[in-house]
Amino acid sequence: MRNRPPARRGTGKRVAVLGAGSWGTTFAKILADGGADVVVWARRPELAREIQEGKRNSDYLPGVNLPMNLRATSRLDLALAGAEQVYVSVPSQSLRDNLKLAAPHLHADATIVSLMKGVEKSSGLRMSEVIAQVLPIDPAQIAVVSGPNLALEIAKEQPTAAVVASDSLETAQAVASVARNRYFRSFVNTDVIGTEFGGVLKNLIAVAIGIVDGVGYGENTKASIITRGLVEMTDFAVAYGAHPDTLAGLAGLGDLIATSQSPLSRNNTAGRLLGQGYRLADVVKQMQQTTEGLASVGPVLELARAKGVEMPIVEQVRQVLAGTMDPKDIAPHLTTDDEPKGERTLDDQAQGGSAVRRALKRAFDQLRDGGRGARGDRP
Ligand SMILES: NC(=O)C1=CN([C@@H]2O[C@H](COP(=O)(O)OP(=O)(O)OC[C@H]3O[C@@H](n4cnc5c(N)ncnc54)[C@H](O)[C@@H]3O)[C@@H](O)[C@H]2O)C=CC1
Ligand SMILES: O=C(CO)COP(=O)(O)O
Repeated sequence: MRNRPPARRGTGKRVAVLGAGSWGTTFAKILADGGADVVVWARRPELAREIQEGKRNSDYLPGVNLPMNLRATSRLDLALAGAEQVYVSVPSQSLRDNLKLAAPHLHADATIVSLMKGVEKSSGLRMSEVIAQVLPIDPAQIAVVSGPNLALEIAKEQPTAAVVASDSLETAQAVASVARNRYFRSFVNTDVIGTEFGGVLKNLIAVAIGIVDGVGYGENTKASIITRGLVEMTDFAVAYGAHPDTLAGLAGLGDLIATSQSPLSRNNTAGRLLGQGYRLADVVKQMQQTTEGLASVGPVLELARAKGVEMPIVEQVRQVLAGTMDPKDIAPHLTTDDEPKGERTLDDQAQGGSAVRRALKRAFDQLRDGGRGARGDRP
């Protein structure tokens, strides 16, 4: 008699995915291939029909066959009926309205998982904060997923990894055990702020990389922007309570590398068009899919100002978007710097650097106090 293979932990769990764009559909495939019982909600009935009947999403994932066990509907009530975990992947600016529509159909104990990488323009809130504001649920029922996750590569089953973060390690583990399969590996941590901001901030640096690429600058410029961009991302996120290790992990550096170097990235592509001389309005018209970085620049700079964090690269992206800086003038440092500065944050600290010093002090304080319970990328 043959032994049956051990049952996999995520097998059979009823989950829903809201949003059938490139990431929502790809994540639904990840979950279905991991053994979950998945229903994806598409706003447009014709898209729901194509996924349900043809097992295709030809606009967003051309050439990809979706799993036979993946179901789709344009009815929110049907998608959410009995769902224990609800993964949300709509454009960030539409999250609040979509949550209000979903609220009456959500199970009270359901875990809500944000797959999005933007901030709400009107409030500056992260997606998990919008979820906490709109839905009457315990913070332990909220999780976020982020990492180097270009949808089309994953839809073709090229291996990658991501981080699942929640205030509750148990929730993060429950989500990670469902959101995994042979080509997708989920790590867990409790640093929701760092994990979420990593995804938001790398988009802005990827726009900067696209801009210099479009101008025709080479690898030195791009490497300088990636490296200094990571410092900006870390300073910003730590100022808001993130653990610095998170920004050095998959949700920070990992995603920054993937997004900055891939032509599949919409943020990188939008930047490249700007660098080639297209105006923002024309770029927005050309981008068929969600380009979160363009909407995040304003709110991120406001949040940075509120904490006294310097973000010279993001500020230059704002100026290029506004048409007040020629893309070829973008540089991996502030052109207005009078004094040479230390490169490393520790040097800055020794020299009395302000925002960076405060960011580091906060990080050290967190570490000394045992952290915020944040853990590095760990399976
Ligand atoms: N595409 C990717 O590789 C990845 C995307 N993400 C994030 O996932 C989120 C969604 O992005 P994508 O799926 O790539 O975008 P997308 O542009 O491919 O799809 C967005 C979907 O939302 C629908 N939609 C548009 N407005 C809507 C509204 N008001 N209400 C409901 N649905 C609406 C669109 O019809 C489309 O089906 C973004 O925050 C993005 O940063 C995260 C990781 C990877
Ligand atoms: O978040 C992503 C990869 O991790 C997708 O990046 P874009 O939104 O720039 O396509």
